[in-house]
Amino acid sequence: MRFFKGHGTENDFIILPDPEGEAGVSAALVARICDRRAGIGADGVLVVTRTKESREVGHHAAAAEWFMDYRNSDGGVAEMCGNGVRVFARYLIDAGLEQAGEFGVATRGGVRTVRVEPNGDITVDMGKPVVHGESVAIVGGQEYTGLHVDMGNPHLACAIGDPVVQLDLTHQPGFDTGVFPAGVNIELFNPVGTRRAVMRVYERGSGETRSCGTGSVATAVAAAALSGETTGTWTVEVLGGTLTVILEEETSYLSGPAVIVASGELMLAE
Ligand SMILES: N[C@@H](CCC[C@H](N)C(=O)O)C(=O)O
Repeated sequence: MRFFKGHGTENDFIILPDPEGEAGVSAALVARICDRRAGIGADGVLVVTRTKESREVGHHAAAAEWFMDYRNSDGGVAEMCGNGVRVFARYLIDAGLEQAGEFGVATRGGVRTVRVEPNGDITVDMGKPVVHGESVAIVGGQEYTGLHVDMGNPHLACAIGDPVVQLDLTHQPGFDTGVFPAGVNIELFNPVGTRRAVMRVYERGSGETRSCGTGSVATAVAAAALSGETTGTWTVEVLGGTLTVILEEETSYLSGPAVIVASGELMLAE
């Protein structure tokens, strides 16, 4: 099976073209591919399937030709991936499957519209973040209160006060399983300057990653709330680079670089 590798601010993905949805990529295979020592190594896998061939999202076929079938590195599925959908768009354009410009991509969280900016960055309309209230994360024995933000997938974005560089994110942070029965992506951030935040993230199903697009929007929402704002343009600094988040009344946008860096033949089998 052919594969491609790409990343968006160092949130890295293996792309597996399976246009007719015949390959049946299992959770076990995804976990082996993402293994950074015994596999290729990645935060997740993006299976590229025609939307009309998907039982899960086939009803979106009129709005989006292609389905981003996103998997975390542990093999589990997720509803949405903000960096993933930007890298997915880059792949579709490079492969000649979509024209640079604006087009829809189907995800489990709905159809997301992507567009290529004049500087080559890719922007995705992330939809309206849904804020559910506060909850608590525990990192290194320390409790941090944050905002529960639904971006299609669940987030808990906590302003922490301590420098983010000091955090030990080698283990799963604690969280309230009553509030997040399906797990949660946990962002730890500090506002720095005007509409700017520095953030680290522990992703559900992937552990600490160097960037998270949905998490960056959740962070912007939580950081804005601290200053009583709901709209505005935010810069989110992650370990792997910088993302721009625009919060509007009815939707949000995520922008940043997305590149394909390699391709090859997968030797791992089911
Ligand atoms: N890195 C992604 C989010 C991927 C999914 C997440 N781990 C989940 O399980 O919800 C992003 O850029 O948004």
